Amino acid sequence: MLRIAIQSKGRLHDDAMNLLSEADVKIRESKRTLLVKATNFPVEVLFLRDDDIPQTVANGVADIGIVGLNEVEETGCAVDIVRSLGFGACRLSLALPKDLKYEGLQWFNGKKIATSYPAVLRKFLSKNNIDAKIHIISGSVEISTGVGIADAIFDIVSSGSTLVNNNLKEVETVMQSEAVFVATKNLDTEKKQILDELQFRFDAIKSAENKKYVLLNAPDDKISEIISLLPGVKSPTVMPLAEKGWSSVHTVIDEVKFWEIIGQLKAHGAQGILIIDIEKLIV
Ligand SMILES: Nc1ncnc2c1ncn2[C@@H]1O[C@H](COP(=O)(O)OP(=O)(O)OP(=O)(O)O)[C@@H](O)[C@H]1O
Ligand SMILES: O=P(O)(O)OC[C@H]1O[C@H](OP(=O)(O)OP(=O)(O)O)[C@H](O)[C@@H]1O
Ligand SMILES: [Mg+2]
Repeated sequence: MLRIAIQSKGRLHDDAMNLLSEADVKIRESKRTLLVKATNFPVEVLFLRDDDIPQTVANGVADIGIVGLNEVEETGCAVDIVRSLGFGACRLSLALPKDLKYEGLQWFNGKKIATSYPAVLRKFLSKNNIDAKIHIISGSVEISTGVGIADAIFDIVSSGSTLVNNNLKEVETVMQSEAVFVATKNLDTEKKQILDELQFRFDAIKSAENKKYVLLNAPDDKISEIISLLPGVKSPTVMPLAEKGWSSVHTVIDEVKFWEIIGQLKAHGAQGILIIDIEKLIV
């Protein structure tokens, strides 16, 4: 049984649960149960606050975890980063009241900065020889300058709208982050096999992203032109239709590529074009 730590609620919860569900790992969530076994796969999910995930994986209470890279950096826990998961993209940035003049990092000397990520900030300041005071606050960081708690803030930025709404401007980006899969060091062979199986499924989901299954009918004398426009996983499938002189062509194609060539396909006589989502693709 492989134990996976996932954020109990918050920004990464839904995407993490969706990832497991797309990999056909069935978890019956219930608000009050914090450890849930999958019904069809040797995995159990431990629901935690995101701050606690790196440590729980590092000490082996959970075997793997889904957490923001920013939390891994902040906690400094010794875990293996297995892969990026393609969601929870954000950055950790310094910001200050928008009307203040800013001419570079020296501005922060002697200033007070509010943050929930003191370790990442401390490391950045010391690397740049800036002597600033850090005020630790666990949430609503962006309000700090407005209410006189601090001169500047260091927090997560994604769209930037929280900064704008609080009259702040981003002046330095310190790190980029996204959700990652972390694993305890020296996972035993049996658990490693379960993790490999999960990764195989994630790869199949990833390979299918932005790909479409295309079916179309075309006159036989235009088939070679049409298949020259269409790549396939290996090569397109061509099958005769009941109506003589016509064939059906099936292939897998990048969604973007499809929109580029649709005009040419039609110009070559393609008809009845069907585009179908692909759930998983094993190449
Ligand atoms: N606006 C955002 N856009 C994208 N990703 C984000 C955003 N805000 C946070 N994240 C990512 O999601 C993680 C969890 O964010 P969230 O705001 O849910 O944390 P939290 O309030 O500390 O939650 P918890 O209650 O679990 O401690 C962050 O550490 C970061 O990696
Ligand atoms: O740049 P934006 O797109 O506005 O996102 C940034 C905000 O998102 C996060 O907070 P969240 O909304 O998760 O709430 P929280 O502070 O309660 O965790 C983060 O702490 C910022 O405040
Ligand atoms: Mg947290």
